[in-house]
Amino acid sequence: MDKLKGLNTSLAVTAAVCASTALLTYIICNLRSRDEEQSQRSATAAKRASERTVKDKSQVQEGKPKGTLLNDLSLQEIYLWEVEHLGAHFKSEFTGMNKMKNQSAYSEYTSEPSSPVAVSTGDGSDYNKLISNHEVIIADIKQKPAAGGGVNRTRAYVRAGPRKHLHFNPSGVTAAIVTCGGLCPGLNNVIRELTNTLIHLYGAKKVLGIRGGYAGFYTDAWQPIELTPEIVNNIHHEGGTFLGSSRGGFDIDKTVAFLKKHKINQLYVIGGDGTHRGAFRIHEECMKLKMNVGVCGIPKTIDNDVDHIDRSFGFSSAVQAAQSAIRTAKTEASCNLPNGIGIVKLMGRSAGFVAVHAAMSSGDVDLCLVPEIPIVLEGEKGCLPFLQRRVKEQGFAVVVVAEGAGEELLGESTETDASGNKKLPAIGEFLKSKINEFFKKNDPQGATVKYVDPSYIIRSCPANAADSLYCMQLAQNAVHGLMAGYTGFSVGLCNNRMVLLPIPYLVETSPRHMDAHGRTWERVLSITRQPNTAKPMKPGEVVSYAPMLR
Ligand SMILES: Nc1ncnc2c1ncn2[C@@H]1O[C@H](COP(=O)(O)OP(=O)(O)O)[C@@H](O)[C@H]1O
Ligand SMILES: O=P(O)(O)OC[C@H]1O[C@](O)(COP(=O)(O)O)[C@@H](O)[C@@H]1O
Repeated sequence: MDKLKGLNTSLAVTAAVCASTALLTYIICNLRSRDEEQSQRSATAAKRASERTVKDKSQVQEGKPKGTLLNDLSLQEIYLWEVEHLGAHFKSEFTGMNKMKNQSAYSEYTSEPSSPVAVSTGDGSDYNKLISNHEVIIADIKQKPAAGGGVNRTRAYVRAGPRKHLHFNPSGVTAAIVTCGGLCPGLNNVIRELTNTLIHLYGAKKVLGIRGGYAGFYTDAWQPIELTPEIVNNIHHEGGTFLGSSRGGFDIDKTVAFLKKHKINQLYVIGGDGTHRGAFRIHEECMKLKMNVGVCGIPKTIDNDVDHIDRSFGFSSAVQAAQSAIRTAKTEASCNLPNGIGIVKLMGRSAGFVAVHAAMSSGDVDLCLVPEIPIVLEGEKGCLPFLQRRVKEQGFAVVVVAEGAGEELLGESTETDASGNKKLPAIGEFLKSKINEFFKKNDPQGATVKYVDPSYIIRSCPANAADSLYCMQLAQNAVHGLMAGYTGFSVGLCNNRMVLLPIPYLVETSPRHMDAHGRTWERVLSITRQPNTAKPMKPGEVVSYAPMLR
């Protein structure tokens, strides 16, 4: 019996040893095959990489870029948004070379072929890069193969920057600068950089600042100010406009008479779409009267609703300034019991870009309401029951509402301001009372609603670093454009490059709106998780994207 037991034990031991050996063998084999597979994969990857390097090298040698040629994608038609040039009507006043006056130590704007300090362009200029009149920036950088054998088309913009040849003799230039419409962070940066570029870089004769917007051309009490680099030296640290601005007021005859009287040959107009419409009328009138005057617009509005450009200056500062208002609302909402709700009203007459960008960047907003998306108060998609749910979850809620939202509830106003812009009903107060009513009806504790209206605080702040940089680029390129003889144009950033845009095209689709079916709104929904109350797309409607965030 004992023997049998011993045999059983040794059999069990042998079986266990066999099993572990088999397992070990299996593991080793598996590891080996995994190693082999891995080294095979590495070899294939290395082979592919080396083939790619060889291919890239040979393409580069042939003067082509690296990468794979897409045979199914090509850009067949490019349509240039041409900018008018004074050279088509008037003889150029200057035969010399465009030099940076503040760098040309030995010869300033003479017709000598080269300056002793010129280094980089090799053609007598002090600029590292002069932009040729044929350089363009492609507008539609997003491309896919055209369906059904069609062609891919895009528009293109004239690239901004210093030109080799100037239309105006800089020392004969008397320029005027005017700021129109609502305030916007960065106005002073633009005024300052226009003045400095005109005087330091080009050596212009005189720069006049027109006070109080378009009305300053004919209001005796607001005499123009002569701008010098000393006078404008510190203005960029302040919000608002050194020159003053106004709504309403535009008189073409008196404006042109002013230009004639002061022998102004370059006019810089800083303003939104309304201001640009006025600027183009001045340009047309000057052409009609055969006046050799260049007119340039510089797009301004915190609303960011000027079409085609990546963004308008002041928008980024406004979005940044809105953050502290949103944080204030969150603190008030979270600390005031019961059921704290903070509402922040932000500017945005017909476009909700400030509100959506402030909401997205803050990350603290539970409900964002903008003019482009109808407000639904109650029911399945209602914002009031949604707020109640959010308050139940986290104890409080933060709402951001653009001033132009809710027209469908409050009715369209028939009143207008001096510029003809619609006056807006009080959406902030309306929301506050609707929230209070709803909570009183549906929650025994009611709600504690705090309303924050930081509108003018946001609009009157100084420009942040990003906007200051942008204003500098806009002003310099505006001067380069007018000095070269372009006219009736506006400057802006398109696909992160500075371009010149013909004003009629720019204003044709301005003010622009956020696409209710685009990705910006989709991002807001993903962050707030609020119900989507956008009207459904009509059959055949195509989604377009808000240029700011694609
Ligand atoms: N179509 C137009 N033609 C000429 N001037 C205009 C036009 N629209 C607006 N303006 C003038 O432009 C200035 C600014 O207009 P406004 O609408 O207040 O601001 P924004 O230019 O920012 O849209 C005002 O002096 C206004 O009278
Ligand atoms: O009270 P004001 O000065 O008329 O300005 C209010 C409006 O100004 C804006 O900031 C836009 O101004 P602009 O169109 O002049 O750029 C809107 O958002 C707002 O409705």
